[in-house]
Amino acid sequence: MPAIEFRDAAVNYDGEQVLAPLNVSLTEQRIGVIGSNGSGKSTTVRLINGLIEPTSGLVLYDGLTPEKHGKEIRKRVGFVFSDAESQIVMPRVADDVAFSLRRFKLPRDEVKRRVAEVLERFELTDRAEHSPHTLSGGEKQMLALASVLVIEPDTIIADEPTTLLDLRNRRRIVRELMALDQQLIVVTHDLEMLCDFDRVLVIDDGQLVYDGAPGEAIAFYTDLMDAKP
Ligand SMILES: Nc1ncnc2c1ncn2[C@@H]1O[C@H](COP(=O)(O)OP(=O)(O)OP(=O)(O)O)[C@@H](O)[C@H]1O
Repeated sequence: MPAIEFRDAAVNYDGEQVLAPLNVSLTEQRIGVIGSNGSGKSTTVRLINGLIEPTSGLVLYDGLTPEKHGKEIRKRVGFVFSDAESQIVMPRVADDVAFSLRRFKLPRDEVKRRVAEVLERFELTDRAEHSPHTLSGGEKQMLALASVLVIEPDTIIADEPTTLLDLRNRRRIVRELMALDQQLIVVTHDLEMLCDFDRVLVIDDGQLVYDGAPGEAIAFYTDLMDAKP
């Protein structure tokens, strides 16, 4: 698995610390990030592919920094947001998926093959010519995942991928995520999803307060929340 290293990586906004210097090395396949609203989870994972730059310290993806090797990292790290609607860029489903591949400069046949394959996998083939905006919420999230997986990334980061989904679609997304061979980093409030993960980080008020197996991490987080007024 790729090695993601935070070396004293901290984030401040307007002088206010949102992420305290974080030192952690992530090499496991499935890593969860949990914590209350506004605790700094999204900030933490966005540092990995350079969506946010650290105010101080470093974040390395397999030895590469987003500042110097942003292009390469973004080819290897796919990012799925909870609001799939916001990831739609093209007027047709197939073109939306193909759009992710534009930076790879692949032959047209290869693009067609990869797009068809991923649409089939996510049962979107019969929607290929439709506008992405006409898809259901569950289908939109599948499209978002398809658009990320088509680049064949080594790491997939998903920020609250199940938040807007009903039970059936939530299960579908969880099943798809758990079936991935790649490294997976998930920010979530859906604690149940994490039971088979390798490692879970608990972030509270911009600090890493627990780092361990899912059972213990969830128990720590639950106790922490119970202890708050
Ligand atoms: N661009 C920004 N400018 C100023 N403050 C910001 C910015 N982005 C995030 N913050 C603040 O940083 C803190 C951490 O935000 P972050 O999105 O990382 O939290 P989170 O744990 O992912 O929350 P949630 O579970 O609600 O998504 C919050 O207080 C947020 O308001």
